[in-house]
Amino acid sequence: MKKLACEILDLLGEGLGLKDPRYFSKLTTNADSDCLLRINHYPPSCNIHKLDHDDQCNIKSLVSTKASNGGNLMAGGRIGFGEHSDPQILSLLRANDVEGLQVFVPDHEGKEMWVQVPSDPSAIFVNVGDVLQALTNGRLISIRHRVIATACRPRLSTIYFASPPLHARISALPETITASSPRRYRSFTWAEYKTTMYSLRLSHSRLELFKIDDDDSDNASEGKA
Ligand SMILES: O=C(O)CCC(=O)C(=O)O
Ligand SMILES: [Fe+2]
Repeated sequence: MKKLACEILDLLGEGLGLKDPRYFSKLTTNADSDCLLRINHYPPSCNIHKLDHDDQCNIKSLVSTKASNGGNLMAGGRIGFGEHSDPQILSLLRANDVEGLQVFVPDHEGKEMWVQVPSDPSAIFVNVGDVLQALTNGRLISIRHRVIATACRPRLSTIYFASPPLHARISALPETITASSPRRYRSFTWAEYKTTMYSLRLSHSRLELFKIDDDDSDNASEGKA
């Protein structure tokens, strides 16, 4: 998983035209890096299957399209993992053949909706983390996702989180800052970000707290922040 994360990060670094295309992967291979492997188990949630066919269809369409009420929509399924963005650099997820993962994306009309990620035990789901969003000045976006358990079988997932060392300073790379896209976030250490994160609810858009006000962005783009 680590090797794959590095390969993906190096390709992203190359694609973004970084002077050092290995900048991201070096953060994760540093001896002090804070990488993490998480295993999630979601017990079966069969309530939906006790309903008749029409109700099941109604509920399934509700779960996959309705993004309101702060992500607490139960609709026969159980919130297995609340709405959040991953805080690290990159996440690589593998799961069994039980669905449940949903991502929050704009649809073709610009409205946002929850989209079900099809289950595929042979696939790896790659997610950009908040730190990569900050390092790329928002060029890469860390999307919100959640798990709603509606299946009669347990869902199992394993996620490798490629992370920087605690002391690493996270600051947008100069190649990602332009006159039309000035520095968006003040710099922070990964330790500082983790402390902030643990003081907030899982669903909090924590990176917003590090956003530079429009008034400050002129100074920031000149490196004074
Ligand atoms: O188990 C899943 O499918 C997603 C879990 C997740 O988003 C996480 O552990 O950060
Ligand atoms: Fe996640």
